[in-house]
Amino acid sequence: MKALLALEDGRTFPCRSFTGPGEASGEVVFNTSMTGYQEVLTDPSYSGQMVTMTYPLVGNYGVNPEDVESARIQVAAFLVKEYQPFPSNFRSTQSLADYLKGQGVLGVEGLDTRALTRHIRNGGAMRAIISTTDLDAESLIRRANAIPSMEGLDLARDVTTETAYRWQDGRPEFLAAGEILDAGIWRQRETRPSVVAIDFGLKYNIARCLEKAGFEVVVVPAATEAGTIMAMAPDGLFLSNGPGDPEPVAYGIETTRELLGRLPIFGICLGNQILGLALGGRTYKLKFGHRGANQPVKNLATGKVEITSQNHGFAVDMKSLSSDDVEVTHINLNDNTVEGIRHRRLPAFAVQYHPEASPGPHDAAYLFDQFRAMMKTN
Ligand SMILES: NC(=O)CC[C@H](N)C(=O)O
Repeated sequence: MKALLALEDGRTFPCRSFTGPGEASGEVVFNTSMTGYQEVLTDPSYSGQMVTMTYPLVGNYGVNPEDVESARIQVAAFLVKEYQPFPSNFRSTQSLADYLKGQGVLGVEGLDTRALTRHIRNGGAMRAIISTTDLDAESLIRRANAIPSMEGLDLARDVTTETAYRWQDGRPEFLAAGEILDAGIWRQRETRPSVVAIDFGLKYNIARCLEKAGFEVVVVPAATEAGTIMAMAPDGLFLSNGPGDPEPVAYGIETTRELLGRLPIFGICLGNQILGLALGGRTYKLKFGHRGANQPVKNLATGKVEITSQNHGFAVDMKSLSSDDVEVTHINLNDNTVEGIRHRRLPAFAVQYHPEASPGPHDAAYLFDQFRAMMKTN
């Protein structure tokens, strides 16, 4: 079935739907991972975005019920060069087409993903619309220009959990209203340090990694206030990844500001940006962002280079932070942007990239142990 992608700057790309009729809109971004499409599809940080994979063949290993990063597909649409309709893998339980169709998400193939990626690299991430029903280029371009820009949008509010849950044995166990304040909320206090994770769009693998690193984890909605978190009396606070612009997440920034110095804090991606903002800094939008599983990052303390998984379109502006208080710990070797920060005196650090991988290399898994070590000395 014919489809047409139109970008806000007037460029169009013909393609074909492999999931039936549909229409979607959002910011179009590219991901350079060679595998891991199911993790990409279900990562809540992609909410509001249409994702294209630079790897040319997608779908060949199908999908399975385990490789999910949240309860549903989060991308607005999925754009590939060639869709492989006959998956072959011992873990596969479904084809990618059926998976997308089952959740009403448009997938297209036959798209010149190389040209699209080069276009975004030159012109920046863009608003776009894709349709099988409206194939009129002019109409689509006009409509693409009417989509709200990602800047200024608080999307964390849309993807955060409605109710708190305990992360145990690799799965969420939802709590009853008010249960987070029960005295017995921490069941393993004797053996495991307790962490409250604020869910701005948390990837499951972060919860899996925290559990594996020895923490007991309770995940709370994004708007949970500092007073509630202090009343839960955890040993530490985790700030999750999430979609959209960090600056409008004012409630999360305020909570973090209030808890700075009172609890050891670790943040990932949106969590890194929220920590930067809570420390008085600013964030800005990158031209086309970093998305993929092969981003080189230098750890400035050790001099070691990590190959990292990334998915972000915004970054912390170091010029906006006082170097007396905040230190850059990691930089991206492709463009020298900030990939990690820490407070010089208070127990708080964060990274812009994804140590939980999923998909991607595990070079940065040490950060979960670093969080644990920070709690011990605190
Ligand atoms: N993965 C994330 O947490 C992304 C953070 C933020 N939405 C950005 O695009 O920069």
